[in-house]
Amino acid sequence: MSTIDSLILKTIVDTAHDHYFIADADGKVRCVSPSAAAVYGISCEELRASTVQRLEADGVLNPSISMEVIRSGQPAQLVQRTCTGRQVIAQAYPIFEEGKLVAVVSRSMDLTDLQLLQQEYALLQQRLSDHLKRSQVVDQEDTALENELDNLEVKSPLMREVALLLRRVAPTDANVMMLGESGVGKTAFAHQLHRWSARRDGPFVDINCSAIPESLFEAEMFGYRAGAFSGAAPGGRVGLIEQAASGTLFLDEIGELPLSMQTKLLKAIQDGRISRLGDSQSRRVDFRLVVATNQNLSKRVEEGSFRLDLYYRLNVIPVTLPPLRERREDIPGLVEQQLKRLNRRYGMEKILARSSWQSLMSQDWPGNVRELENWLERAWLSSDEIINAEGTASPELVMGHQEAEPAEDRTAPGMLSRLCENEGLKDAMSRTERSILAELCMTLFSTYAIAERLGISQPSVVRKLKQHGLSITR
Ligand SMILES: Nc1ncnc2c1ncn2[C@@H]1O[C@H](COP(=O)(O)OP(=O)(O)OP(=O)(O)O)[C@@H](O)[C@H]1O
Repeated sequence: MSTIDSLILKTIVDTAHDHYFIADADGKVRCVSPSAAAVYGISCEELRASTVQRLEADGVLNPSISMEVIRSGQPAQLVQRTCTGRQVIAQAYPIFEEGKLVAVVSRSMDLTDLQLLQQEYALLQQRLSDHLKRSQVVDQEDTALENELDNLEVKSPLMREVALLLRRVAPTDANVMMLGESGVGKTAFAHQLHRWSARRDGPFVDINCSAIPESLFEAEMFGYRAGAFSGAAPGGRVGLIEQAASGTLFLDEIGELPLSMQTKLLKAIQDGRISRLGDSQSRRVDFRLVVATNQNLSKRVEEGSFRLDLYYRLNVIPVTLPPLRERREDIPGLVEQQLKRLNRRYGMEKILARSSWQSLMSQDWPGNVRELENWLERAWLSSDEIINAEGTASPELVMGHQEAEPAEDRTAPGMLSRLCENEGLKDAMSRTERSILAELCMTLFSTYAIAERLGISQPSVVRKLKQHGLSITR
């Protein structure tokens, strides 16, 4: 290696936020970051004079990830507990020369502070919830909550807890991760968190990570300088992250964030700075990050498609919104609210048939609040003054009434003849789905409008359009 290469390498290792640890293929420590001493509890000189085998035997590296890579020849990732009581995530990569292992580069990040913060937070959450259960503060806070949430329904104890927690954490700038099935209200409550925070006068920038193609992601999120690439807007562009300055950046469907963007986002969170594409200067951006997902992100981490270190950064305050079927007490308020909205929008006073309530209350609503709202809109549009759940059922409601009707009665004549020759049910359904989507692509302006019309989530629409090779044409 030339002198200049060594100097570059030394500068990277000495100044990196993570701790670097480079060992030869036989385990001899070649180079360590100065910050590693505090984490591993022995001086850099002692580390450099040792081998990973010895350090593991002495309990300094517990276990040694470099040893793991030397043994397997494969990259590895693990959580280490160091003898100073700290916990670090370590990742290590083998370096080969002409097929022979020559060195192992490992990088570790100290998780201890983050974990302490999380533990402290979990404790505070627990204490708060115990306190609320016991004391009269419950009544006072609840009443205040009612006045503050004029368009969000939180009758059920489960949702009241969620709302109280969000109100508590709103003034802090901690990252919040909203979890829950599609349509439970993650976006609506992320917005409420923003309204409760000191950033309420700043922007709330809502980005659906699954809706931006990977090739455009960097330019959209980070912006670009004029002339950064062919086709770039002449004046350059301010990215979505910068647009969230002084406000809240809400990243929906965070599990869909491409790996390359995960690395960039992590850096932006750590440094509080971003660089526009084609710009050598970085700029400070002050935003509060709230993310949402309906996926099991820890599973994605295990599978290697989501960065563990980013997961820890984002998951500082996890808030889980329960599905509607676990908080049926919210259904009447949600129905009344939506009914009022529809009556106002269409200028007519329709009411719900009394007999419909039982049916509405007993459905499982797999699409949650969004599905309930869409069902009511369809029912409103297809009914006279009195809306009847029986007459205008959603697919789920039809299921609910199946036992009462013989199946043959509901089978439209000639349906079989609509199947193409040798076509199975799956293909027929896919063909029907495609025709419906193709028609909507010609009549509606956005994937959000299609999602709204079909009562499914917008990311599902994006996925389905991609799958059928369709795009919006209006
Ligand atoms: N508690 C609530 N009170 C009133 N409206 C609600 C409530 N929860 C959700 N909604 C409404 O339900 C619809 C779906 O909510 P939202 O988009 O926030 O769900 P989501 O969990 O973000 O869905 P997805 O995962 O598909 O992005 C929105 O119209 C929202 O305003």
